[in-house]
Amino acid sequence: MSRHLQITPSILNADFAALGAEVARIGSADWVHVDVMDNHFVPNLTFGPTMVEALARSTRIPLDAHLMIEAPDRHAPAYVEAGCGSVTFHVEAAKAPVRLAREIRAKGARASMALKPATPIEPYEDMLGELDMVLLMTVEPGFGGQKFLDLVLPKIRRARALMDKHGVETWLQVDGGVSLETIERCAEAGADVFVAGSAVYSADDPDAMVAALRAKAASAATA
Ligand SMILES: O=C(CO)[C@@H](O)[C@H](O)COP(=O)(O)O
Ligand SMILES: [Fe+2]
Repeated sequence: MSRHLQITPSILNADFAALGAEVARIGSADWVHVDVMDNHFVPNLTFGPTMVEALARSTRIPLDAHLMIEAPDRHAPAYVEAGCGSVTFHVEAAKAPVRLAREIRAKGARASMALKPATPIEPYEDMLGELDMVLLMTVEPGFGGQKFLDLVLPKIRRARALMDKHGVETWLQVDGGVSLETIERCAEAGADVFVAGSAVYSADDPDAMVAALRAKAASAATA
């Protein structure tokens, strides 16, 4: 099955004092990945809906919010209202994931659910139809610049197989340590949406890196 591959740079390693300009450096990105951290679900703190709303106003690229927060049931809707086109909550934090996914969709965004590296996908097989995307973390959430965890590759394959079995259109995103070294492994395993933070923002030309990542993923997906 041919998949539409998308590159979503994370701004976590961009210059927070100049976010509008930083996003302008990745004009060919499909989405801008915004990592929201609350210092409770993960030991790091970034920004909230006010900042995200300002960023949404500054770019035509849609925002892909990744909420690493303790109470997504309460706070996720604010990120739809802030202008995000996709909102991802962590299943380890959500109290009622089906209700939350339905609420995000009803408010007009794509609903997505994230799993930490050690969280299995199988218990959520029956709710894949409620989700526009599943995010599989390929590092422990909290920080950019970590080493890709190869141990997640079998889960990417299993998630793709479940999606094919159920015939759902759910996208499969990988996040953490994705680079020119690792993106082919992810694409071969069945991922179709690739978050890359440090790989993009440590490059001299971030937009050229987006293109290079896209080309590598495409060649691996068709191999
Ligand atoms: O959600 C996270 C980290 O928790 C990610 O979005 C990373 O921030 C991506 O950065 P790299 O691992 O690509 O540097
Ligand atoms: Fe992320």
